[in-house]
Amino acid sequence: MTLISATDVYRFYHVGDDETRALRGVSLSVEPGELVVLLGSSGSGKSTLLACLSGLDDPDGGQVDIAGTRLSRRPEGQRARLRGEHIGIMLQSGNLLPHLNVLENALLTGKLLGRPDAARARQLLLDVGLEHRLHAYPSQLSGGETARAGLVAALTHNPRILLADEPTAEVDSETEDKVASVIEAFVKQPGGHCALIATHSGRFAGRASRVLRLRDGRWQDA
Ligand SMILES: Nc1ncnc2c1ncn2[C@@H]1O[C@H](COP(=O)(O)OP(=O)(O)OP(=O)(O)O)[C@@H](O)[C@H]1O
Repeated sequence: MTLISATDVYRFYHVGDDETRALRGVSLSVEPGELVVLLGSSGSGKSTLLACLSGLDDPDGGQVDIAGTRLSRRPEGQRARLRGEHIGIMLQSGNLLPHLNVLENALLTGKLLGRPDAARARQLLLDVGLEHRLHAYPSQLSGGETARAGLVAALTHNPRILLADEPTAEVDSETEDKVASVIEAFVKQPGGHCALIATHSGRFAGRASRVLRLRDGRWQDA
């Protein structure tokens, strides 16, 4: 089953008299086992696309389907339920609750879904190089640590779909390779999983099954 399907997605922002056409007819589909990397210069629409695919935002036109169910044009509560069921999302900020430590943040979504998995949380934190930061609070983390803790928080409940916005923005190449390996292992496990990762990193793109490039809200080669 196609896990992510977007058909002709449009998203316009209006501020005063100004209109920004952030997405202008974007279609894509992502299949189980794929690690798809989304490249594009700053402002090309990557974060807007991830927001529309996760249901955090609703497109102005077009349709988004997740694991065979339409996500777009539904009330926010229904979108949140579908997101909880199928998607792990890591945004550029705001992934961690400030009063919970790294391990507690990693376990939170699983707890809310009634299936916390402390062993998996610890293993993922070890795999991304955060084993020494389990009990640190978000305010005590560096930028790169915050991003990796946010990524683990998106992955611990083992969703079918991972959407992540620059998970390796502030890390060295050795750590970036660890993060890419965790995401590769996630998509390859049985049961049908996929990942769509926005990044500026050519090194990360080298690990992808497929690379897509956005420019001014459209696919670059469209
Ligand atoms: N809430 C908003 N209100 C108005 N304009 C917005 C809003 N969010 C994004 N935009 C604009 O939409 C366009 C696409 O932004 P987006 O954040 O999706 O780009 P991006 O490719 O993720 O950039 P970056 O790599 O810097 O994160 C930009 O021109 C941006 O200024």
